[in-house]
Amino acid sequence: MSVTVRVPAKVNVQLAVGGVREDGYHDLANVFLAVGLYDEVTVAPAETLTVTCSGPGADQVPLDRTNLAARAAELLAARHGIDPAVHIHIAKDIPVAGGMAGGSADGAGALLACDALWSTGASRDELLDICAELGSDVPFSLVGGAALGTGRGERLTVLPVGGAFHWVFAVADGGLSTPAVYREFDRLNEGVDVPAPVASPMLLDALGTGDAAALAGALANDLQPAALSLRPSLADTLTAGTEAGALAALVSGSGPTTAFLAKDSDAAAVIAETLLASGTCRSARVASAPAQGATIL
Ligand SMILES: C[C@](O)(CO)[C@H](O)COP(=O)(O)OP(=O)(O)OC[C@H]1O[C@@H](n2ccc(N)nc2=O)[C@H](O)[C@@H]1O
Ligand SMILES: Nc1ncnc2c1ncn2[C@@H]1O[C@H](COP(=O)(O)OP(=O)(O)OP(=O)(O)O)[C@@H](O)[C@H]1O
Repeated sequence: MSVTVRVPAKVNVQLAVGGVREDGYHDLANVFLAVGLYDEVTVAPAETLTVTCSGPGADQVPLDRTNLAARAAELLAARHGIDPAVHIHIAKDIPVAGGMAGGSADGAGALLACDALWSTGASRDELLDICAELGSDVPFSLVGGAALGTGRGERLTVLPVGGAFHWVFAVADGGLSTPAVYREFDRLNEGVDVPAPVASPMLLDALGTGDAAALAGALANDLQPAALSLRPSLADTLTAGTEAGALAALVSGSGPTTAFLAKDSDAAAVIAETLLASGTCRSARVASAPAQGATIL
């Protein structure tokens, strides 16, 4: 018997970052949108807890107990007095260390899959609590769709989305470390009085009406200057996508993946092709949004 869960990647359509808190995290107004690029997590009973991974970038994914999928299984098992003896296989399609919450997706996926395998009867709130313990982005991977994340991004309010949005994601060579990007944000803002983060009403309205042009005008990522500072070549990718007709271009979360909003699926295909030909990225992926959260297949 095995259980497979499909989990989407995310793009942050607004990432407003406040000052650093006493616990080292930053207060956020984080508007998440789930996009149709997916990892699949399969769990099956085994002698001990083991993890395997296949797909692009699989060699960069840890297979020990630091893997978020393994941690999810252990946390759920500990709460319910279960032996976490499962084999977890991750079929990766979300860029690794790309700012698209790939590890978070695997954590949420393994949690939902183990919950089903073990029939724990855990409530949705308990699963969301475990997600928040695993990482700031993990609750959103479970929920999907669109949501505003406050606190360190883990406290979610579901947002209405009025239509489909077409995106292109340019995958960069090599990853960026999320803590390093937040540290660079702090360095760039040294001596600045960083305002409290607030969600943009215009952006929420654009999501709610499904208006791509309006959304393009409201996209904002406060981590973008930090990601560009650590990886200046990303500016060339942003320019290439904009010249190819994207309505807007931005760094996805902590990067280095860059995201391009297209007016429709045909425009997205042209942007992807042009980006790839530009030589400014390793690959270019088309995906539409919103995508469903973690789902048992
Ligand atoms: C950049 C984003 O992906 C945008 O959604 C997230 O804010 C990062 O979420 P995540 O990868 O789940 O991050 P976590 O595993 O919770 O934290 C990793 C590290 O990122 C930094 N971090 C994360 C979230 C936050 N609100 N403030 C932070 O400063 C901290 O250095 C933390 O030690
Ligand atoms: N299941 C997992 N898949 C990928 N990376 C993982 C996983 N579990 C732990 N990691 C570790 O997390 C690091 C970040 O990988 P991940 O793909 O989650 O980055 P990310 O997409 O930039 O995350 P985020 O957008 O949430 O900041 C990796 O370098 C790896 O060491």
